[in-house]
Amino acid sequence: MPIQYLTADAVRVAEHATGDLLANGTLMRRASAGVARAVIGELNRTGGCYGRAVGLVIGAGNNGGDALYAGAILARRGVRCSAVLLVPDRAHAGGLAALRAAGGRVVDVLPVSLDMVVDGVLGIGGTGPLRPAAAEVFAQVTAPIVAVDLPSGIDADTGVVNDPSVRAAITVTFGAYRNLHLLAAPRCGRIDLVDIGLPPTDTPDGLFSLTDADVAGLWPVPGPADDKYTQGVVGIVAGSARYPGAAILASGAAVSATSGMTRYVGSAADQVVSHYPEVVAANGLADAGKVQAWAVGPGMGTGDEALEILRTVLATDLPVLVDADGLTVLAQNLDLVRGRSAPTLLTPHAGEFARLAGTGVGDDRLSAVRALAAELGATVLLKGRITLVATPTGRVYGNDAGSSWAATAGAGDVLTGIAGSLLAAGLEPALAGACAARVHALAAARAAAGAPIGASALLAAVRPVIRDLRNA
Ligand SMILES: NC(=O)C1=CN([C@@H]2O[C@H](COP(=O)(O)OP(=O)(O)OC[C@H]3O[C@@H](n4cnc5c(N)ncnc54)[C@H](OP(=O)(O)O)[C@@H]3O)[C@@H](O)[C@H]2O)[C@@H](O)CC1
Ligand SMILES: [K+]
Repeated sequence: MPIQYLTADAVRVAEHATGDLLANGTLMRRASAGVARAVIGELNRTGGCYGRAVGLVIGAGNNGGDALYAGAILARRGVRCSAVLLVPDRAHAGGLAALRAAGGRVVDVLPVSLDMVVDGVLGIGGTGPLRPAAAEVFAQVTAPIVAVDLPSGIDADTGVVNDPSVRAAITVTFGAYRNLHLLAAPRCGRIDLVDIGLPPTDTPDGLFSLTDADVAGLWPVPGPADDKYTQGVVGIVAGSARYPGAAILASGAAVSATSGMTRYVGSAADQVVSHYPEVVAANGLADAGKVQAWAVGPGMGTGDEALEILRTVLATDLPVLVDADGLTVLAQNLDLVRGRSAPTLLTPHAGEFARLAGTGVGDDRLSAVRALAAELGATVLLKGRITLVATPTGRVYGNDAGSSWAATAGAGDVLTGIAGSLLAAGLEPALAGACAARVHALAAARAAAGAPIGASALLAAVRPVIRDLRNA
């Protein structure tokens, strides 16, 4: 099942649906127990709890309440807890009383030597960067930080990392992940999801990520009745005789990602076939033969010929993926895609996105990609460390690559080949994009294993990654 990420409003709705559990403080007690568990786990891993020193940074709302109750649990374990109250008259009264009763103390300045710090400044009620008082406290912190709900200063809904904001080693969240846990994953560290008894939320047009098991289950493999045609034939239009690399990488990726057949159309036909003899190549669309999806664009040029090819494939009722040069051409001819009813997947990086949208992506990548998908009536995959794939109705799949090894020339061509072959196999564009992004990211990390790679190495790791996912 895909993992769902909620907006702050959706979290509040779910909290309110628990009725008494919210009103009588049960939710907060469960939340704070989860925070304490994370801190205790770390302290035990590094020598035990008794006599260790933990700082609590407390804001004006319930996020601070969670941290104060967690501090009370820690203090009862023999942890020396010191709390800085950023807004003393608005600190959570019950939490503060509990901390004091357990032996925790309130201080003006955190002790210099601390084993851990709990960030209870802002949760889903926060907006904007840390205010100066909080920023001053965190500027002195060198110990690992456990963030309550989210690292303060990061926007819960958009994941925008304001400056200044907290960088957490561990983030403990409650009942459901929030958007930022995916969108700003690198700032959250390890994320612990604590069950506090929230009801499930169903927002089809929300933010999701696929699990590895989802990807494995969706990946097309030949069944007993399949032949080379029935699994979906993908047609790759890419590269040129002068610049054959994109053609070779995209075609090779399509060959690696699914069984069945890959066709290639373009002037690099000879080079593609010399690398991948199994590819059926033609020089022009007219001779291409039948396909179930087209993947068009990498290295194809941006001239009249490219426009004509794009016009022809987008006029079919087949699924079409457009990437790279294809997107540059498309940006001048958006009507080619606006009127399409067949599945369409556009895979821009930030620069190509700006050409399509007429304006830069900006900090709020989630809203930007949703808006472009809605405007064009096409699925849009925005590349990046966190790849976002938005449908026209606003459902978004995000994939955190976990590393940036895929930021290498030609890697996009490999993604095109993988996603194109999944489209041909019948996956809807958003799932084709999301599954391709996951395998692409895993292949980059596997190929790199700590050292730089080129796109050929990434491509070579695609099959082993698919095999591992399917065998897991
Ligand atoms: N409801 C429940 O029982 C449960 C809630 N839970 C927990 O509560 C958290 C949500 O609590 P919350 O709604 O009280 O808001 P919270 O995030 O603590 O912010 C507090 C105040 O800070 C202020 N502020 C805003 N921006 C600011 C900034 N940049 N710098 C400084 N201050 C800023 C702003 O007030 P302002 O100063 O603007 O008037 C705002 O009202 C949630 O994330 C989870 O941890 C869980 O325990 C589960 C049960
Ligand atoms: K926090």
